Amino acid sequence: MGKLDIFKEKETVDQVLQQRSSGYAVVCDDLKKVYHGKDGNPDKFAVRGLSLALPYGECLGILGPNGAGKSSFISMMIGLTRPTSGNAFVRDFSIQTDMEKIYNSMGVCPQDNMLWEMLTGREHLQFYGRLKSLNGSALHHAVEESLRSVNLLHGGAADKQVRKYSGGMKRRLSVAISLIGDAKIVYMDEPSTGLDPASRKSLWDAVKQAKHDRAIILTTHSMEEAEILCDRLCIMVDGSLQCIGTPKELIARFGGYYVLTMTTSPEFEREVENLVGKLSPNARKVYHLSGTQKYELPKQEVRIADVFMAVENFKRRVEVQAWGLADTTMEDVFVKVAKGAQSSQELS
Ligand SMILES: Nc1ncnc2c1ncn2[C@@H]1O[C@H](COP(=O)(O)OP(=O)(O)OP(=O)(O)O)[C@@H](O)[C@H]1O
Repeated sequence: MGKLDIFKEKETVDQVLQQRSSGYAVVCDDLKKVYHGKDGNPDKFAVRGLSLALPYGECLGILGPNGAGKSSFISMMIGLTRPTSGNAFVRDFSIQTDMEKIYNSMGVCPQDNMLWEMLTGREHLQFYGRLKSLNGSALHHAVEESLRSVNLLHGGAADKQVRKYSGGMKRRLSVAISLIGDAKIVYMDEPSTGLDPASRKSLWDAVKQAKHDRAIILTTHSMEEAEILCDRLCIMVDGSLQCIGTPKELIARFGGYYVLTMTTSPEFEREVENLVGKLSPNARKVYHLSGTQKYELPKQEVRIADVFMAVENFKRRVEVQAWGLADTTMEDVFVKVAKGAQSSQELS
């Protein structure tokens, strides 16, 4: 399924690697991670040859079902685990040999907050700011700016011990830590997990503002977050990249269909099937569940106006409790790519 964009990305990587100074923030070259099986268990191929090139100013989103290898990839990039083979270059420094030169320009927001319960938010940022060689007024300014950007200045939140923080406040502090000290490459593992809508929105604003002069790699299970924050997205399944491109490109490539959903009482399911069959001979039923059916209608087969007219006529004969016609969403693309990859793996 549409691996072409992956090959193009590999071509870019090969070209970039031929230059002494790539100008790219991150270049991954066939990066692999295998966890060796213990007690007779087979080896686990968590990342199977990942190649990509990430310029400054770009936020790349990595999507994938649970266990796809997203965290394993990030663990290698931040020096927590070593790649089994392949390499990656961060600002032209190799993660295999020059990790200590990378740490200074790197920020990380891990999946689980790594905070000290007894320190305040401000103390955390001061600590990490100093680690990034900030001091004096530069440190003071960076800490205040960080606290403001993630909304932790209100109501004395910055000076409360972290043990008194809500889950959302801890998450926002973790993101602020990842950005402090002008980190040029920032990794965020599911940054907005567990945040309420208002906190999520303010966190997204902070990330959007931060991405102008840095490269950000973030993993997420939220398609909304992916579309709002990321310039490009890739979908990873079972350790392999399945596709990479802007959200628009991915929707155009994998989403050449409208999604028709209709709810009637279950005895009319057949009638709905006939209606859809007449509208679009190559329509595909995605699911049906006690009277609710969902179909994909290839865009080249249908005109929206015809669908509306046909449904209006249909409603004269059959009671339709609800119906809708929608364009493909990123979520549809994700489900399609992930399912497609999983079933082709099962076949092979
Ligand atoms: N230390 C480890 N030892 C053995 N297997 C591991 C280890 N860490 C991860 N795995 C396995 O590698 C695969 C990829 O895991 P990983 O945590 O990278 O996926 P993920 O995409 O981040 O998942 P999630 O979305 O649930 O966080 C999984 O099958 C996982 O069980």
